[in-house]
Amino acid sequence: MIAAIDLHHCILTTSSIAKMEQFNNYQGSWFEVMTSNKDKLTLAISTMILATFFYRWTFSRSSINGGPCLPPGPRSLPIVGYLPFLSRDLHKQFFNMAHSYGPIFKLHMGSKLHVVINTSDLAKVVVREQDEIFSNRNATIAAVAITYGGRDVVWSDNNKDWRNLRKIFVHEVLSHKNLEASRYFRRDEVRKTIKNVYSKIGKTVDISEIAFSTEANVLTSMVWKNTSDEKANGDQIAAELQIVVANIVELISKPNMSDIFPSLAWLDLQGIEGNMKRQLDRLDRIFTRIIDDRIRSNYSNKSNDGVVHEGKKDLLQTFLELMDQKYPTSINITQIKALILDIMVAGTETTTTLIEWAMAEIMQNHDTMKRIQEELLQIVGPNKIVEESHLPKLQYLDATIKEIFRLHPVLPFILPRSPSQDCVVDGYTVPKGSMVIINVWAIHRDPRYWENPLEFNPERFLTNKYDSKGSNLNFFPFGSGRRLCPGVPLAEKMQMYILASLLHSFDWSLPKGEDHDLSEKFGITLKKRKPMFAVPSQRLSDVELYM
Ligand code: HEM
Repeated sequence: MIAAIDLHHCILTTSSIAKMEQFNNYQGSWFEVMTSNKDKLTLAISTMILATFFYRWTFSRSSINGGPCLPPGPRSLPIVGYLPFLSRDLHKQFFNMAHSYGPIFKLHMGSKLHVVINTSDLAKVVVREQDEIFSNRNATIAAVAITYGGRDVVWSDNNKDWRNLRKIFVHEVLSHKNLEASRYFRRDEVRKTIKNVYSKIGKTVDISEIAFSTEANVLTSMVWKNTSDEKANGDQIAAELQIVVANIVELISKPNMSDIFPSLAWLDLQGIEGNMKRQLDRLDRIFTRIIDDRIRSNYSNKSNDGVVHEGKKDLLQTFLELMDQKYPTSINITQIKALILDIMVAGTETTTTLIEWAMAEIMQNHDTMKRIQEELLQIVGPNKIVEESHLPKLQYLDATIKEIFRLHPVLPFILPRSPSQDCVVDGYTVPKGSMVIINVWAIHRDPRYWENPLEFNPERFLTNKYDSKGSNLNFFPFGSGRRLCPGVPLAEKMQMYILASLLHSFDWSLPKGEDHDLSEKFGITLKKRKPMFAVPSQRLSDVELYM
């Protein structure tokens, strides 16, 4: 306790007392941790002070090895750095700080140096011109714990294994051929969703729950549709998987003292790493069971399993066949599990978040809702439900989704990048191993790139053709460069398919007494602060279309 008071005193006696008013959840969480783990704390403090002084000495010099100086940035406190002054909404705070410190600035969170990039021009330097150097991730401790030690695609650094897994992701998991072959899974699941919503006509529906289960069911079908115990246990497995995925997303979004003060990581003060390892145990049990079951049934009946129709394999079957190839194009069981994990986590949370924002914006903007529904009537017609073949013709809906991504990028800082060597951006040194944050939320609202940036206006995407692959760095909700999201083709299909179906088959209103609300909750994904609830009513006259 004494140590905790000392630490508090040290903070209060600085000239920054006034700024303490800005203390918030983020600060609250670290101070709570410090004061609620007294036993471990005394030991921790001495380790932390030594490590911090060493680290800060390294990075506080105006330049490294005589190169250009570090970017400008706010003054920070000993040990905790700028941590006490961080607000709950980091994306907005960094946007405002760019006005004081410029398009690139630095700050310390604990002992970790962070460099924040705020303009399209500098994002281009990082994700294009120096893409190779900036393609490490600097994974958090929670991310490493859940991904079998960073052996997946999302969190691995740029190395031979990552390049191989990424190739498999792009050419096998989400290849054009594979996506075409799996269109029936998507159709079945979206139809189930329509039926499910129809059963709730006039009642309040949780949009996030609907989007999550639709997406999760599509992904599980794509991965192991043909598991022999699928019928008996498939639903149970999918339900457990959904709980574990939700736990993982929650844990990965929590600020972790162990990341901020790596010298304390062994104490796992908040228990995040331990909890993540427990989630991994649960997941691993599910994956092991599915994989063993498939290997067994492949062995006993070679021609049957893994093949849905002739020539159509599920992903698990494809992965198992890749195991027989030679290194480096082969994969092992752990990598197969890590790939399945990536598909489930990266695919569900992101699409769910986007659909929630989309329903909130569209319901608030009546003209947009009207135009989308008119387009659907024209392209799909009043006597049919939406099919994937309609999607490329829904241009106004496509423009609306892009506008929603612009105002509410699902990953407001994309995912962190970290340089593999010291390098120079905009005349400043960005040291090897520092955490580079690209504030795509700020770039998407910058008046230099967008007219009336705060206005919701899908028309801007009808006249300006931006793609989702980050070709133009004024708009890159899926990242850009060699770490661009490889899920783009599936994400584009699913978000459009789910939204088009919800808006064509139903009219929507807010539950009685509810107001429109667009407030944000910052995290690794930028979610709606209040969950999106809405009440569906029947829109198509033929009841058969809902069965
Ligand atoms: C709304 C939907 C989605 C959004 C907004 C989104 C966004 C992103 C972003 C911003 C990144 C980091 C890119 C970078 O660092 O430049 C990323 C990476 C990734 N995404 Fe997505 N994503 C979505 C859906 C999906 C889906 C459906 C999948 C797969 C089923 C997926 C799989 C991945 C993977 C594996 C990576 C890591 C790529 C790498 O590091 O090499 N994502 N995503």
